[in-house]
Amino acid sequence: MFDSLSDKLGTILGKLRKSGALSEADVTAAMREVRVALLEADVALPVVKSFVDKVKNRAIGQEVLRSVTPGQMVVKIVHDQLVEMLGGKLEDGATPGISLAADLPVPILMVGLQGSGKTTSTAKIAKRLHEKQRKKVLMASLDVQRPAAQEQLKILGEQIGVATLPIVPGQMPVDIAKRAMNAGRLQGFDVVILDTAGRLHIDAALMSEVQAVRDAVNPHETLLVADSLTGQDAVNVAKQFDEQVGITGVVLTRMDGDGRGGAALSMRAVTGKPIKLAGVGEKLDALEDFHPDRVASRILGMGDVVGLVERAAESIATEDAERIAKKMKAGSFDLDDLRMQLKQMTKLGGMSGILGMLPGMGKMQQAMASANMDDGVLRRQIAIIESMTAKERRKPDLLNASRKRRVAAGAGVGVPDINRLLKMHQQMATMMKKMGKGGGLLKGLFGGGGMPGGMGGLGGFGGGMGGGGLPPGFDKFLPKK
Ligand SMILES: Nc1nc2c(ncn2[C@@H]2O[C@H](COP(=O)(O)OP(=O)(O)OP(=O)(O)O)[C@@H](O)[C@H]2O)c(=O)[nH]1
Repeated sequence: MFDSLSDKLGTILGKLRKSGALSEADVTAAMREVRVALLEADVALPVVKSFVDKVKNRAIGQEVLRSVTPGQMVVKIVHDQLVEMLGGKLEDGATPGISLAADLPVPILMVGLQGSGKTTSTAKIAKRLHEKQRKKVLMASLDVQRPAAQEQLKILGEQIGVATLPIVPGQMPVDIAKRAMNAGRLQGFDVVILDTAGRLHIDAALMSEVQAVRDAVNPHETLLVADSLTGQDAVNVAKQFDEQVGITGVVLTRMDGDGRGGAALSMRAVTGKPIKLAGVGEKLDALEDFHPDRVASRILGMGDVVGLVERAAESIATEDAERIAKKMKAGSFDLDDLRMQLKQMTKLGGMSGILGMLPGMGKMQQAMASANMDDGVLRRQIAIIESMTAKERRKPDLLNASRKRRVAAGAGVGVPDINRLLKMHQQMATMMKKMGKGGGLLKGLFGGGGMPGGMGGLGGFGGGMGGGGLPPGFDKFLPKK
């Protein structure tokens, strides 16, 4: 899914990130390339235009120019705009997929062209409602065009243990639909899924048949099933069905084979209707909820910058940040403070967690792995500090040779590890004192106090890492070879 687009965006945004500062011309040039990449992925032209304009407008302006790492901001803006294009962030508590918030039995109408995967998707949805949500589901095929269609659904029903409406030869679609709803009511079903007949093309007969069924059962969800491999055709089909029947959402099938992703990327913007589910294979459990934000992260494939920002915002308490800021100004940054900061780093997923989420940090991660710098190092540093007395943590000078040996034994490390930690602490304390007045890297990194959403801080971190290795002081985390 989205393979080539993902590669191209990776290269384009990778170049942006490398330059220390970004000018308007840099952003414009990059956006020209993004535009080509999206068009090549078969995204509809108006959607591409609007995407590029929105990114440019947001990227060129104070938001980026003031940021420590403009490239990273651009990645975030592109990501957010991709989420928007794919359907927007779900509201808190909202779940993607099908809504069942209606009187029982809830009627769901499946519509679409022949061969789009309608019958398979009907069975996939039924299976999921039955198995995961413990719903009593009845499926009915309204397809009287293709002789084997009703039989096909019956066989699928038997495979997944879901009831199908008994076949009455010669009955017309609207009557089958009414019979299904009656059976649903009388037999206590929670959901009735109606699988309509497909046609090769949209025609008046198809539309009026679907409209008649719609009027007879008043479906809670009308899901258009569309084949993502047909690209913009899938989007046009969705548009027409929406105009003529009114759809509540789209099930996009064959996403497993769609390397370009144009249908998925244009669907929401062109039709205004959400992609609710994605078919990702022929098997009856190959159905996924469509999360715009997850899909956007997958497309960018450069690590979850947004996730990093969100997790940072969650795990770093503002009071701690303010307390640290005060201590920095006073120059009294002790080992307890260091321990707190190390802990915050482990909460963020440790060094490798942070690096893994920062785009372009793969190489740094490899370097650290080869230098034995893993998350365990952070934990060992914490263990060392925790083996000291409270007094020693406040005044590390109290640690004489014999105390160092005991602390080392307590933490399961060697005395050289203790010395390295103390040296690092000393250097950090000195550095913080210098930076204390104006804030700066570490204040931003750990606190984010005063910086919106911690963005400036993390940007600072990314910048430090990207531009010439670890931020000052952090190289001391690395064990000597
Ligand atoms: N790879 C893949 N194949 C799929 C997916 N969804 C459906 N198919 C396959 O597509 C073919 C057609 O699916 P059907 O469900 O029969 O299509 P339909 O829209 O019901 O067709 P009609 O009943 O003729 O209107 C079948 O071979 C399915 O296994 C999917 O998400 N991925």
